[in-house]
Amino acid sequence: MKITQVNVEVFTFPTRRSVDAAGHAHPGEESLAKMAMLRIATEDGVEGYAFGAPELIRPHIIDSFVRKVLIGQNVMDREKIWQDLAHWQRGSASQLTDRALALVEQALWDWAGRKFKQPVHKMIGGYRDKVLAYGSTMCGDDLPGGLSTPEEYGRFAEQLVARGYKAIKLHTWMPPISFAPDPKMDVRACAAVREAVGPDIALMLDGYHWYSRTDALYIGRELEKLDFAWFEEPMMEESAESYAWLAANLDIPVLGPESLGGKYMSRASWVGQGACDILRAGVAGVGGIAPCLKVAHLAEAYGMHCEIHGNGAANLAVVGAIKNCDWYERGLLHPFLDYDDVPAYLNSIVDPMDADGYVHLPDRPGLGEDINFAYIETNTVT
Ligand SMILES: O=C(O)[C@H](O)[C@@H](O)[C@@H](O)C(=O)NO
Ligand SMILES: [Mg+2]
Repeated sequence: MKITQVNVEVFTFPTRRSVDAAGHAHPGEESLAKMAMLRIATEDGVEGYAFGAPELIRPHIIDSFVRKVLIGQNVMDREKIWQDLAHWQRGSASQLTDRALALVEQALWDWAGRKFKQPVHKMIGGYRDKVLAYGSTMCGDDLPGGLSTPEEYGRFAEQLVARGYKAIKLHTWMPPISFAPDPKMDVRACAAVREAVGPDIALMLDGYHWYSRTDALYIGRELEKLDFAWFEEPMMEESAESYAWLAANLDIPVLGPESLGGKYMSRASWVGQGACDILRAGVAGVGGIAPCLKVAHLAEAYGMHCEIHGNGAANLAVVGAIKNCDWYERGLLHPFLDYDDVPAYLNSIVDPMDADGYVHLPDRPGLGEDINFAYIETNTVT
């Protein structure tokens, strides 16, 4: 079955999520954001879709790389298409990103699910039909009543437990917040949350990503006293040696890498160097669903868990398809925002959570997004 069309529709939708100078999400005034829907069609008229930032799949990327590789190819040859695109990355002067590869590959999987009327998570593995979520907070802020003090983290944690969450991951304060980074403030927020939720809720910290080894060691040892489940990305992930040193000096599991490039190869290096106790990969960060599965299967071969980075249909599909992860990252969450609000371009969210803290894998064909095509058509800008 040959691919005949690759198109991108950019549309606007209202949001109250804003992004700070460092790229971290926070609540903000309502604004119009842009989203791109990648649409891959075959000669029989079946289509697959993926959503992402417009700049990732801007015309230059689609015209210079994606269409040249995909048009005329067998839509079922996902691995060959992915390998061809990945080999074009080096010559793209860093323009063809892993995130762009991930969007193309997700749309190919969505096509397959829609064509064969199967949810992708069943096509790529089929391990579970529900998974416990952890509430992943937004980074700390300076918004009164938001996440501006350790006590406010504690109060929000109480709300999350009442909502049904059985685990909470804190993202603490980072620049441009005036007092950040501050290891002692990070620890105070973690202590306030542990105090608020009691001993039976799993807690994790994902704080400032540029701490020194000694700052990270201090925080890690404090997290051990608070019985935290894992310590995530406290230092630059380019230094596997620093993580190997930290993991060797701490009892709390060190988890990563999240933001490091290198797809499944860098993750293999981290395992080989003992740089982490729990591996990490997200569909966007490693170039797609299949690359993410490769990381999860690598981890499994070493008796390790692989906790999947990020929310959304593709990451949820991977979580549904593998045994060696405990959680689905549901977020990012903030007291001023309701995560369950449905974005205008969808009819429902892909990851509703029940009162017991479980997200149920979607049984819709494809990735499972419940797309409001009429809204997208009406609000398409390019
Ligand atoms: O902006 C970021 O760094 C990411 O969105 C991050 O906050 C979040 O996705 C994460 O680190 N999860 O583990
Ligand atoms: Mg993280």
